[in-house]
Amino acid sequence: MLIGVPKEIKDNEFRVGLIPSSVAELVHHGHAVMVETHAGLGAGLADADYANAGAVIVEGPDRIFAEAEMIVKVKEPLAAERKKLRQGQILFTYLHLAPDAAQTHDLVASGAICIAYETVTSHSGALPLLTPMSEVAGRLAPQVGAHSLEKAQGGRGVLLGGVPGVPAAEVVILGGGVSGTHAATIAVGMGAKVTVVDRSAEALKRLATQFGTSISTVFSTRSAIEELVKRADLLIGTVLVPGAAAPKLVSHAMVRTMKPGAVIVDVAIDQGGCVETSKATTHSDPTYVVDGVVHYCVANMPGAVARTSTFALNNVTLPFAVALADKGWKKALAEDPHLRNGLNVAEGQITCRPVADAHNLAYVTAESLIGG
Ligand SMILES: NC(=O)C1=CN([C@@H]2O[C@H](COP(=O)(O)OP(=O)(O)OC[C@H]3O[C@@H](n4cnc5c(N)ncnc54)[C@H](O)[C@@H]3O)[C@@H](O)[C@H]2O)C=CC1
Ligand SMILES: CC(=O)C(=O)O
Ligand SMILES: [Mg+2]
Repeated sequence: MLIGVPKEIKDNEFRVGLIPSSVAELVHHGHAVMVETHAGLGAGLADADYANAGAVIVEGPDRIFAEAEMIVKVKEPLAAERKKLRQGQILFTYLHLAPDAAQTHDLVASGAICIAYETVTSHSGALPLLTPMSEVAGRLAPQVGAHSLEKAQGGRGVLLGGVPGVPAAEVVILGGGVSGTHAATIAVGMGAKVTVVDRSAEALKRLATQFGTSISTVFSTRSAIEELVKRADLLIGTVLVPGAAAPKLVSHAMVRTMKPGAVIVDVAIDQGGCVETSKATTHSDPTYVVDGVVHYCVANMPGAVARTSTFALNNVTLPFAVALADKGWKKALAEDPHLRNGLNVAEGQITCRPVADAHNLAYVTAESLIGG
């Protein structure tokens, strides 16, 4: 198979779909790989590293989209990239379609085979291709939150860990899954007073076992969230209903009750965000203020630590990329129900129910398209 790796074009996105060792693995399997000039430069990966791994380096994205049978990316295709997708071409990347009607319509119209990293599953029910980036974003959240709490950034001038004689900041984390757990690890390490909210009794039990008395765990109800939001210096949103738009757990009215200069880091923004006042921002302009509350809603947080993130992402995506290249999408998906769960759009049809429901569009099973 001919595989193409374009350079990411989203604002300050320095990750890249394949690292040179992944290219070498695909070449070893008999495939050809085209990589756009400077695609890996932001992650410290030079064109020469790719050439040594067996890739053909190509100027610009056009030839890659025109010729490759499978495009391997990191972020969802932007409008300019979507125009270049072709009928039957495989697109393997993050998509986050539920909150993104324009992208959903364009992918349906393209006729491409669109497999989303974030809905591929594992035997344990986890989301193995989302996990490493949720770990990264979770660990970044207290870091960017602490920075945003600084006075010069519009924050209330509170140090996360406090100092002897002055209390630590209150950090409230909505969602105690992968991202929430990693956010708690760093916030506790920085000395904050941490509360994690989840609706899953299992998640709360796991958090209590992991953190003991160094955090509080709270079952997710509207009234509990109302109380915690009022108290929070830093509110971190990490809830997820796989494939679906994030539930709006924090209303605009609740945001109005927050302390002036408090900070919201809505990690769940790539699924639309779990705070009513959240709207996606970029690394170049990451924050805005609503009712005195600083909002940080960057939808590609891991792009800030592109090298760590690119390697972590390739560790989990490579086996699936190899399976797709070796077998073709129909056979690879027929043989692996977990990869099949990644299929969101194919041949003009939506094959992910939460995405179809979010946009009031028709849903067909992946099985009906692959003949499984
Ligand atoms: N902004 C960014 O750059 C990035 C964003 N993300 C996003 O972060 C979000 C979280 O991802 P993960 O931690 O991997 O998900 P996860 O599935 O591990 O955890 C989500 C948690 O939310 C909980 N939850 C769902 N509904 C809830 C409710 N109503 N009340 C309380 N808890 C609720 C679930 O029980 C689960 O424990 C996703 O939207 C993901 O796409 C991930 C990486 C980067
Ligand atoms: C998961 C995601 O959206 C990201 O890593 O950018
Ligand atoms: Mg701003």
